[in-house]
Amino acid sequence: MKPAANLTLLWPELPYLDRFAAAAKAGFTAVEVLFPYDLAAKETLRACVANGLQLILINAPPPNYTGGAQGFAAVPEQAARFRVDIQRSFRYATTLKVRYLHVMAGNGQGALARQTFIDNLIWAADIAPKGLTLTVEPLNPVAMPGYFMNDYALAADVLRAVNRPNVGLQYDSYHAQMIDGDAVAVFDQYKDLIVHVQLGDAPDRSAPGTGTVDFPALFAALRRAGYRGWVSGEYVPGPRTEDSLGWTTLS
Ligand SMILES: O=C(O)C(=O)[C@H](O)CO
Ligand SMILES: [Mg+2]
Repeated sequence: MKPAANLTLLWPELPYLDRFAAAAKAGFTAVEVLFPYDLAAKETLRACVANGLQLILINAPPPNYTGGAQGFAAVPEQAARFRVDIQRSFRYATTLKVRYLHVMAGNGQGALARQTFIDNLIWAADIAPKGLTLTVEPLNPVAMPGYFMNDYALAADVLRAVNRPNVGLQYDSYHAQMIDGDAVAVFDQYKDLIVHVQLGDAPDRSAPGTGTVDFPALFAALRRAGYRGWVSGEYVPGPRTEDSLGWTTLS
């Protein structure tokens, strides 16, 4: 297992570009940034290269969702916009040599939202740059009220319908615990679909070990499954991010 740091959440006290050096100093070789679109891609690339870091994941489509839309891949009225904006994400992903692109569904429910999400994912998967895997991540309804992709069974259903080798499941222990009450059981049930793992505790998305998720059992499940991918800390770290990194030694 390979630890990574989500720089949208970790080191919140530092300006964005300074977080890369902090992550490298803490021993990370890989990082995630949810929405890098406020800056030209080459600025983020420069920060990665200068600190010997690989950027493994970004979200799509732009713009930055802070205070705005939480994606729109499942929103029928936005289908045309999705097809334009996802290509901007692809350009960022290519420049930044990103491995995973989380395609955010946006708000909605029902059969039309499901079909729109599936159609958009198929369309995007078929034109995605080589080496890039698109991901679908269930986000819990307490954190994201009204968000379409809010359940692992729904994610499995969508992935079955999409049926593309470059589209997979993004598992997040915080969301899994909030959605199903047992993050370890969720991992075990959906492990064959999971291509990327993020860690946070529940119910407050705090650092691993400060809430209700059984992390020793989760790491045992990851090992049992032979999971070889990245395990990324995506949580609200508390006063000092460096004090929240004990989980990296579990992996
Ligand atoms: O909220 C999360 O857990 C995520 O990973 C998403 O990418 C939200 O941006
Ligand atoms: Mg997540």
